[in-house]
Amino acid sequence: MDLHIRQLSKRYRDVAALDAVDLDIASGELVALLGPSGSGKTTLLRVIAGLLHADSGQVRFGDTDATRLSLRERNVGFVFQHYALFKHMTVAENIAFGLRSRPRARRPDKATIKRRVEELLALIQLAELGERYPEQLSGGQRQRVALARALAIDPTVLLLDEPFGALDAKVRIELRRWLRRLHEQTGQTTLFVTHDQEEALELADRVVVLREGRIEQVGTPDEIYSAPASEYVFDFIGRANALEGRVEAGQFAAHGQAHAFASDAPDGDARLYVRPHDLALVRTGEGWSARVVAAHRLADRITLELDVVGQSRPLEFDFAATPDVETPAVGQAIAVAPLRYRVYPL
Ligand SMILES: Nc1ncnc2c1ncn2[C@@H]1O[C@H](COP(=O)(O)OP(=O)(O)OP(=O)(O)O)[C@@H](O)[C@H]1O
Repeated sequence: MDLHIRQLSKRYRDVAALDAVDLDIASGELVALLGPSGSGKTTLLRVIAGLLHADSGQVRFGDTDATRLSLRERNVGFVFQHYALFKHMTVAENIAFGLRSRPRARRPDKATIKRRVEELLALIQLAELGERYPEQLSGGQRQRVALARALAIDPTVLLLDEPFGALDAKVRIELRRWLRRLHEQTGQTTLFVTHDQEEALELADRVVVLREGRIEQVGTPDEIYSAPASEYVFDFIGRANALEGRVEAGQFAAHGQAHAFASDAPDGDARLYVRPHDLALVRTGEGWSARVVAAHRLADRITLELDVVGQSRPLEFDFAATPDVETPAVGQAIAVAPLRYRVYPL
């Protein structure tokens, strides 16, 4: 079902956890809410779930105003990082829980529930494990069961709050790919909270970047990554270097550097943002003069830390270590130029 959020605000004493948030999610979309700790992700998810009431604003599911509906009436499915399964119930009983605990008039009969549980066990690829207890499962398997339990009730929307946050890095990556495939099978409208930009970019159809209770940018992963709307988003999405300088007549010149680069930012003080892998070695005079202060070679990448003339912060430069490339020596003077970059006025 489609989801519409209008002017949602929520304050905790002096903190605006949500500040007039507007967001529309189409039916079947998988949307990631991305932001640092304290940006309001969990608050937004809880307000949508009906676990928390906003001070003002509206939540709509399709044409239904859900703002005053209870959690149960909203019929949402959710999975939290530590949303423990019921320990004393088997996997199958856990999945059946939401259906079994419905009021009699809306409760499916036993055979229907059994069929639904079997379908869901197959969907989460744990068909053989229905009779196990949660403690007999790995962390990743438990979160898959939690997801099946959330899906059992055919929720209006599926709300996931860092569902893989407590798992180790390798399992997390496996599970997010699995979740993407599962989403393609179920077509369930899903809102996914994460503070991990890689997870958001890999998994989501669209990414919502939050900052201090406000939406900083909404876009496809590609738009967010290649056309960040602000310094904040650039900095938050992937590694970033910032160079201080000035724009004059369509040219950005970093402080202390002779060579300038084209920019459509207005004249005045500005910052140029460039990712470490979007830099290239160039001939002296065709880029920024710099000195190598540290060099590391890891697998097939070389990472240099550069001291750039006129800049207070070191620049990180990362490139492929092909056999014909020698790792530059510490102390060596080099010149680098940005291949892809963005300039933001100060
Ligand atoms: N019960 C509460 N009482 C007071 N302040 C709260 C409460 N819950 C959240 N906040 C504040 O509201 C803001 C948003 O919190 P929220 O938990 O939504 O952020 P988040 O982006 O989900 O962070 P995290 O990634 O750490 O979970 C924060 O400044 C937080 O300190």
